[in-house]
Amino acid sequence: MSGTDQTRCGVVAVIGAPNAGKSTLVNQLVGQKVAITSAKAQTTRARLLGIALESETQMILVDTPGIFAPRRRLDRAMVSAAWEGAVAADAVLLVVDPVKQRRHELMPLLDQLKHRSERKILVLNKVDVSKKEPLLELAQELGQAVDFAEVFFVSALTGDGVPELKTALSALMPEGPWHYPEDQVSDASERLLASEVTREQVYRQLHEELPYDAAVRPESYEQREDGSVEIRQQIVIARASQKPIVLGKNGRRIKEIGEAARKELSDMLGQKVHLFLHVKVDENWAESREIYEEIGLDWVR
Ligand SMILES: Nc1nc2c(ncn2[C@@H]2O[C@H](COP(=O)(O)OP(=O)(O)OP(=O)(O)O)[C@@H](O)[C@H]2O)c(=O)[nH]1
Repeated sequence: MSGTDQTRCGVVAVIGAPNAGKSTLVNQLVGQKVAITSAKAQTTRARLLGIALESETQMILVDTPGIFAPRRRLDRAMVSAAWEGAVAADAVLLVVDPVKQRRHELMPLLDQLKHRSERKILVLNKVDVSKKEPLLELAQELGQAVDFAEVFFVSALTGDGVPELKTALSALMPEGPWHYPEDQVSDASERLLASEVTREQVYRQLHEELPYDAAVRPESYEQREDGSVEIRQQIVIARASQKPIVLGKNGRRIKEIGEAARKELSDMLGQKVHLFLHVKVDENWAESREIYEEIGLDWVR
């Protein structure tokens, strides 16, 4: 099925402070891993779409980067991408971590939400690790600031409460034909997804030593005749002094990063993966338009 008169289709913008659990929630709604999750804040650099289906309804989920005070060009691009996602939405989901609320980042979002015309839904996430009473108080407080159409208490991690949220969301979508074929869960190219997987490993394995100045660029992505795929990527760092960190002793670190990413990619793609990683030093990468476009961001001034 791909769109008749009874179908519905709409865009859902997912916003929230960094680490609120947006990517995890998108994955739950879609039912498989499409966006990258990480324990470290602000890692969702590229804007990935997840597509969730609920009977006759297709929901295009815009998984936005964490929003924070923009200083550098890269940060401004992320903020712009985040809000761009919310421009044409049929619903906006505000995801809040009730324990680590990050109020300095949450409050500006609430202020902006007040002036938006979309239906707004408040999602208090991580109920598996929060107490009930403060949750209700928080829902009430946030509800006084913004006119939320509904409030949901969920755990994106365990999936608790997510089916109810999904049903409510689908009812908010306008009637119309589906934008994507039924079997398509993400329109992010596999190349880009593959780079995201590696980038997640870079952060996961080096988060203590390496600041945010690293990107993973897709170099090539080729299907081999034997049914496997050959992927080449560049890990771009800003300073030569970071190179030994990424490589590790005798190249051990980059080998581990590559091995973990390769395994995950192989699971995701359902085929054997040959992954080749190179480290490149580019002091100005955060100012490079080419790299921006490759990692799925718009160039902003
Ligand atoms: N206990 C618990 N942890 C969760 C839940 N949802 C997400 N997390 C964890 O919270 C952390 C952040 O989750 P993400 O989904 O990456 O958060 P995000 O909002 O996309 O983060 P940014 O990319 O920084 O904007 C990860 O370690 C998740 O495993 C939940 O319902 N319960």
